[in-house]
Amino acid sequence: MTAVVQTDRLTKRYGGARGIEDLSMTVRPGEIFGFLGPNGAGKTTTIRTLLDLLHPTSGSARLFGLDSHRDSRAIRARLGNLPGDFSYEPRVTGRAALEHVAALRGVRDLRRADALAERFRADLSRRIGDLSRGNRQKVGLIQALFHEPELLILDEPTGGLDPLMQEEFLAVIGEERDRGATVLLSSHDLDEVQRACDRVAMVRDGRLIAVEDVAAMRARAHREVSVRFAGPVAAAELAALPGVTDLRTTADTVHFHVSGPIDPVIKAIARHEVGDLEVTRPTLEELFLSYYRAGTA
Ligand SMILES: Nc1ncnc2c1ncn2[C@@H]1O[C@H](COP(=O)(O)OP(=O)(O)OP(=O)(O)O)[C@@H](O)[C@H]1O
Repeated sequence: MTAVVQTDRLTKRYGGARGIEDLSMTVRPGEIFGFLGPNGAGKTTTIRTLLDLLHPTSGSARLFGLDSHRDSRAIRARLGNLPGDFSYEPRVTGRAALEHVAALRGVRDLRRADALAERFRADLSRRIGDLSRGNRQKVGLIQALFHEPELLILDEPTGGLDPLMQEEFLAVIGEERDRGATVLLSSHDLDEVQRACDRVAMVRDGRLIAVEDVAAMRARAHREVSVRFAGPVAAAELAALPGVTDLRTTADTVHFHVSGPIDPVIKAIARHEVGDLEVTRPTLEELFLSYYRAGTA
C-alpha cells in the first residue's frame, strides 16, 4: 500500500536557524495521524513543506507517491488543508469565500458545505472580517472538508473552537476516516490526540523523537497501584514481585508501579487484609511528558 505521506530526511532551515531536521515519517492510508510537539517544535514547518509552501533545504516529501514540489498541482486537487492561521479576504461573507474556493476546485455542489455549516453552526452570511477567531476557524474547516478530499492536512484544527464544536470536529474527522480519507493533524491538545488519532508523531527541536500507536502506548503503560492494608503492611513481599517498581510506603499504604501481568500482584495482595485498593493508568499527558523528558538528557 502506498503511503499517503512519506518524508525522507526532510530538512528545512530558515537561514541558519533550525526549522526541521532529518524528519522521516510515513502516514498510512486511512489513518488519523497526530503531530504533537511544544511551541516551535517544527509542526507548522513540516506541514508547510508538505504543501509546497516552503521548499525543503534537503530531503524530500511525497504525497500519494508524488513529489511534494514537482507534482504539487496534482497533489493539491486531492487534499484539503486548514492552515494554522486561516484567514480570507475580510470583506467577503463565508458563503462567498466557499463559492470562490469551490470554483477554483471546479466543484459546483455546495450542499456538503451547507451540511457542515449546519453541524458547526457556522453563519455563512457574515463577513469573514466580522467573525470571531473560532467562527472563522469553522469556515476554514468547511473549506478544507467540503470537497471530500483523500487527504486532510489540518494545522491545529480546533484552535479557538468551543468544547461542543471540538466534539463535533472529532465526530466529523472520524466520519472522514470511515469514508476512507487520511488525516494528518497537528495539535497541542493531548486529550484530543488521544481521542482522535490512531498514531502520533512527537517532534521536539525540529526532530522526530517518536512515532507511536496511541492504543498500544496506552496498553503498554504501567499501572499505578495503591494498597491500604488493614493489618501488617506487605511492602517487602510486593517489592519482590516481577514487574513491580517504584515502590514506596506511606503509613499503612503502599504505592508502586506494575508493568506486565497484574495477576501475581492481585493474588499477593489478596493474602492480606485490605482496607482500600486503587489501580490507575497514567494519563496520556504523563506518558508524553515521559517521552519528552527522556529526550532531554
Ligand atoms: N519564517 C521563519 N523564519 C525563521 N524561523 C522560523 C520561521 N518560521 C518558523 N521558524 C522557526 O522554526 C522552528 C519551528 O517552528 P514551527 O512554526 O514549525 O513550530 P510549531 O511546532 O508549528 O510551533 P507552534 O506549536 O508554536 O505552532 C522554530 O524554531 C521557529 O522559530
